[in-house]
Formats: sequence, structure tokens, C-alpha cells
Amino acid sequence: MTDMKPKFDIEKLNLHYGSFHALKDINMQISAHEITAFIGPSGCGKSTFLKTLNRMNDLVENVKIDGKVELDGQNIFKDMDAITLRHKVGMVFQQPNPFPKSIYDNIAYGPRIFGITRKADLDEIVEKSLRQAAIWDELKDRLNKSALGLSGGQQQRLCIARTLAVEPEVILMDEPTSALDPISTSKIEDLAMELKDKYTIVIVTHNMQQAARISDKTAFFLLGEVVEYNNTSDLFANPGDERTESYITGRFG
Ligand SMILES: Nc1ncnc2c1ncn2[C@@H]1O[C@H](COP(=O)(O)OP(=O)(O)OP(=O)(O)O)[C@@H](O)[C@H]1O
Repeated sequence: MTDMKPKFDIEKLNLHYGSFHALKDINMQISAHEITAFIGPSGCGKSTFLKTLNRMNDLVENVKIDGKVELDGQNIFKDMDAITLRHKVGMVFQQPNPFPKSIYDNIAYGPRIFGITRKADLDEIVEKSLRQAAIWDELKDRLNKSALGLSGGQQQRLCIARTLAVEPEVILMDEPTSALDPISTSKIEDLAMELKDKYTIVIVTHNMQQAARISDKTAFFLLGEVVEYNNTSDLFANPGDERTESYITGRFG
């Protein structure tokens, strides 16, 4: 069931990298327990917007952000620090990026930072997170082996498990399957659909079939603007803007 109040409420968001205006007057409400997909041609601001949602752009030099971004009614720039925000809003990147540590230590890393030290507690978190990421059965007998020895698809599910281990509320995924083969891609898509019962998921994808398959809502970005934001089925079946139609029918981008 969809909550009435949005998880994220974004109003008049503008972002500049130096003099470059990368996000222009973005207004969007992102619902809890849904998958929201961002599509659009390269360089149109999808990743920039995604990163703004957990303030990853704070780390970029000369960035200037105006406007309102609320998470559960709290202003993410004023009412909470970046650490608290990133605890609630985790991120999975395009290239799987496990730490050069054991599978176990990859998952236990975040919980340890948040002060969990008892082995029994960590064991439980490691198992639960790997199960949620649908990779426990594949990895349970090699928890002390290096995560770098896993396949790309396994590494990505491990990274999702690592994100889940600190119990976030939202998972941001930036093209999480673009480096993966079709079987691994399909596993991550199934996983995203299972996880939305418990989490809110926002995914950037270049794969329109993927957006159509797994997302509830889709936003089409172009040149830093959101041209159209709608239920995924409506946006693909009945685009309201001719630029959306051109893009989804492959006439540009
Ligand atoms: N750190 C930065 N400094 C300056 N400009 C940047 C920076 N990061 C991104 N940009 C510019 O902002 C614009 C939007 O980039 P962004 O990565 O958000 O696009 P995107 O839609 O996610 O693209 P892609 O689909 O290729 O990943 C691009 O023109 C990009 O060159």
C-alpha cells in the first residue's frame, strides 16, 4: 500500500556546478514503498539529482544547491546532518564497489561504524542482509573469502546487502545493472521488486525496458529539467509531452 505522505518532497530544486545550471526547478514527490525510475539521455542530470537526495553532491567543489528537499517532512540540508541522512538513504553505484575485504567484513563494515561490536549481533546482520539481497545461499560457505573474488553480479548483490546492513529507509541505485550480464540484471530487478515492500527505491537507468518492467513511477529528464513524471504505465503508453514520446520511441538520446 502506498503511504499518503511522500517519502521525499522536492520543490524548486536548482543545482549549479560553478556557472553550469545542472538541475532546473525540479518539483517531485517520491512515494514510499515504490520504485521510482529516472530516465533520459546522457548528461541530463539524473545522477546529479539522485546524488542530491543523500547529499553526495556536498562533496563536489563549487556546487550550489537551492530549493527544498524534505525526507519525511524534514529538510535534508537544515534539519539533519549528512551522516544521519546517508544512514537513512543508502546508495548503490553503477560499478560494483566492494571493499578489498572479506565478504563478512564488507557487510559488517557499516554496522561496526555505528557501534555494533558483538560477534553474535554482527553474524545475525550479515546473514539477514545477505538473505535480503538473495545471495546468502551462494555465499554462506565463503564468508571469509575476499569479496573481490566474486562475479560482477554477485558483487553488486553484495553491495546491495552492504547497503541493507545499516537498515536504510531509501535505496538510491545509479544504473546498478549497466555493468552486468542479463541473468545478473534480472536477479537485481527481481530483488528491487522484492525490496520495495520494506524500502523506497529510486533508480537511474538507461534501459527503458527495465524502467517499464520494475518501476511504479518514471521521471523523464532532459537538459536538467523533469519534462514528465507519471505512473510508469501511463508515461510509456501515453506520454504527455512530445519530447518524452521521441525519447521512449528511440528517436533521440
Ligand atoms: N562534478 C561536476 N562538476 C561539473 N559538472 C558536472 C559534475 N558532475 C556532473 N556534471 C555535469 O552535469 C550534467 C549532468 O550530469 P549527470 O551525471 O547528472 O547526468 P546523467 O543524466 O546522470 O548522465 P549519464 O546518464 O551519462 O550518467 C552533465 O553536463 C555533467 O557534465
